[in-house]
Amino acid sequence: MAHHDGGRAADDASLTGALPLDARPARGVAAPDFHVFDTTLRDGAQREGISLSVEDKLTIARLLDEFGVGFVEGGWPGANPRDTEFFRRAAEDLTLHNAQLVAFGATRRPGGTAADDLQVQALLESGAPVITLVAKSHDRHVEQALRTTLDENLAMIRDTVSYLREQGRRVFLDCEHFFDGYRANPQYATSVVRTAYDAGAEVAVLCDTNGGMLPGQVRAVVSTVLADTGARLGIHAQDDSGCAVANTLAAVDAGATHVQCTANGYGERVGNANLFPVVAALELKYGRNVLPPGGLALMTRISHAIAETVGLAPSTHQPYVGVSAFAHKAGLHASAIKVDPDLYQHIDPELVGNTMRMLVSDMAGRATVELKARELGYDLSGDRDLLARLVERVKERELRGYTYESADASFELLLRTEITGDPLEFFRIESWRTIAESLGDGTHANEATVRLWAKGERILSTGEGNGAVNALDRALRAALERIYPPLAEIEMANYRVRLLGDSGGSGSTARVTITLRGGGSEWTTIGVGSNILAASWEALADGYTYGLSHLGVSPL
Ligand SMILES: CC(=O)SCCNC(=O)CCNC(=O)[C@H](O)C(C)(C)COP(=O)(O)OP(=O)(O)OC[C@H]1O[C@@H](n2cnc3c(N)ncnc32)[C@H](O)[C@@H]1OP(=O)(O)O
Ligand SMILES: CC(=O)C(=O)O
Repeated sequence: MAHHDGGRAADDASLTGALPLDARPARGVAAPDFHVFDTTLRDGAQREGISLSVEDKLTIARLLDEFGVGFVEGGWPGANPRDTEFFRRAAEDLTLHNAQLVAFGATRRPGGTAADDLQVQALLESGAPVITLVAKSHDRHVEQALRTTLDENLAMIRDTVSYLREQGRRVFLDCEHFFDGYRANPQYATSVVRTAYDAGAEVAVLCDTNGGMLPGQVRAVVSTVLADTGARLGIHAQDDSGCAVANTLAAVDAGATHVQCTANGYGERVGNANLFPVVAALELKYGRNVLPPGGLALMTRISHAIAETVGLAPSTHQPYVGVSAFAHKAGLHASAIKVDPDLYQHIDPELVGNTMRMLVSDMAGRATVELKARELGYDLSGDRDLLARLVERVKERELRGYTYESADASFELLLRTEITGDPLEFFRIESWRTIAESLGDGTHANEATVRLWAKGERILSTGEGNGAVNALDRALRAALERIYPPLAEIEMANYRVRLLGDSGGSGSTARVTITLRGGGSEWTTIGVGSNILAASWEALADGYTYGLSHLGVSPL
């Protein structure tokens, strides 16, 4: 793997002597390797709502390394105690097998020297073998934000890059606001790249810092700068125009060989180029081996694990890795997928560790139901009448408010009823009722009574709860647990209610979905009713029925 060779070369040299200047590819000659550079721990952490502990950062660094990126930018040592501590802990506890650890920081301050700049010293003290420096490349930013001259900015870049190189570090230069700067003053923006490259920076990374560029613009600028400087170029794209992934790939088309991305696209404002679609495109569509063997198949798990670590729910609709990325709802799609999944999928989901799913809804046809049944372990192929009946049942129930796409367990019960002609029954309900009482002191009491038949016995049970649904659940469980002891293993993982708004306001039809777990798995059921209690009862009854059958209990 090319970039891993580069990584090893630097590993050997690392703190004691990074790639010598003459070991870089000659100017104008295509670099032999390709860098996948991750900045989740630096730019990703700049997203509103993300606050990573040192432990979180170490966990994410290990996940990114397992995935196989070539570089993990860990943060800005010296900017805050947490990032400084991260690099200290990384030196002690972080063993990376594929990646090089990168420290991020700015060039020296105007008017000083790199050797005397505290912030530059903090970069060295981080111990990171690779350093990314951010530098201004837009003349207006130099004059207005940095409040210095254009020449002094070039001197800051030259001094800082060459000083860090002399200290044995590999150096990449992030040219901040490069594309806007290039539009305003192409000579100056290009001189930033030349200065950095001549001083020993390995890569000049062209940054679309404000994220407003479009792919055609990025492609044109990268091609021109590459031709004019012969420098090795990278791309860092923010996603403000929704084009960060496309802009990253456009830069690669134009000759960039270093891509800076973040896991799940986390980053400042709306985010950065998402690492996962960029890497998947490079591997699967460009045919470049940018990951170690096996890395791509870990992608879905790594994406979700990083989301969990940062405390955000994994995005269900994220390309390649979202749970909906290969979920098919339309009947016509399913009928073609039945013949060949490639007809409606751009890749085989298993290549990225994801799976195909069929969604049963009122947009389903016979093929959808047949494929869903197969997914659940039932072979209905050839039984056109049964499939047609099931489609009709689903459509009729969806019209009444049911939605089976996430309620696989209720769909399976419906399927079994259609196949056998009888519903699966562990109990038969005689009646249930709830009482909600306001106690006058601001507190409330909720009580439920359930009367049912199970194994020939009539059972009356009561339950109390913090709400009417909770009381009903407790009463039902109390009735069933004595007859079916394995039910004690089942617990509720999630309860969601939605009013469908059909009659406006609180009189609307209610839809309840319940997720239960037990015996090492989870299942979701649905109930629809004229009120929340009726809908909850149906979802609960389905949930315990499915659960008992899943735990191998025989009915009635
Ligand atoms: C485009 C990007 O996302 S780059 C990454 C940005 N990330 C961050 O800013 C997060 C971490 N930042 C921080 O913790 C703080 O801003 C620090 C520690 C870096 C600096 O804090 P402070 O010293 O209090 O300065 P402050 O944040 O107000 O301003 C930044 C200073 O850096 C200077 N600066 C900005 N870019 C550069 C550069 N490329 N090279 C040198 N100096 C720079 C600014 O001119 C300003 O200087 P001033 O103090 O003389 O006005
Ligand atoms: C460096 C960086 O994060 C940017 O220019 O957006």
